[in-house]
Amino acid sequence: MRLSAENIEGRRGGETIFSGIGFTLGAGEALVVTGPNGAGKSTLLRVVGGLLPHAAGRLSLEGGGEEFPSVESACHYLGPDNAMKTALTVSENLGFWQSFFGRPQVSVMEALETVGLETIGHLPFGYLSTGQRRRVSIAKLLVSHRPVWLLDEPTSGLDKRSEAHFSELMRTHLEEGGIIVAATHLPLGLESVQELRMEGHQ
Ligand SMILES: Nc1ncnc2c1ncn2[C@@H]1O[C@H](COP(=O)(O)OP(=O)(O)OP(=O)(O)O)[C@@H](O)[C@H]1O
Repeated sequence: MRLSAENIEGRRGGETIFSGIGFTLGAGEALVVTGPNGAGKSTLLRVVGGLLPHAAGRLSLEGGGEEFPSVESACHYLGPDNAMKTALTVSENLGFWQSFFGRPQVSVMEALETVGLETIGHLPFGYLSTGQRRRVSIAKLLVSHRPVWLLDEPTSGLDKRSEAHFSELMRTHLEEGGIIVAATHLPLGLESVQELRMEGHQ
């Protein structure tokens, strides 16, 4: 599998935020996107995941087969806002996302066990602490199989132990042939990653 971006331009509110962005990632490879606030890191992730259009350039995925015919069909986006309903329980939220994404990988309970939250599946998501909310969002990555993980500040709010555990989950995803694109200000604990530095348009 190969994810390529060539000469991508991203716009917000009619303004060009970045242009000429390119990268190529094969199975098992990760890209860390860095840069100052407002440089366009989140925008780039959303463009790659098909959540925003790109104003110019080309995104492509080779080797996705019938299962993943397009870039966006292969992407699993973890945004900064968690995308969970606060009134639904943790398990209900994850169950929703599993049926939304399809291709179940592990059960909701197994995913919660993996992130160490198996005892709080019955609680409304809104009761959870910041770090617990983030861990539920990480569990969301595990309930359905999608090979490309797009991670926007994935470790924000995590304590050191959860951070180290998430590094392990990312390493496993890469070892299994997955691809990661992560926008972050914090080190992710991955050994060999490509780096894309975005400076933004001044
Ligand atoms: N809906 C919008 N309309 C207009 N401008 C927007 C919109 N959303 C974001 N922007 C602008 O686009 C630019 C890039 O934002 P983006 O969130 O991609 O940056 P970032 O690199 O992820 O920043 P941070 O490190 O603060 O998360 C910013 O200047 C922001 O104000």
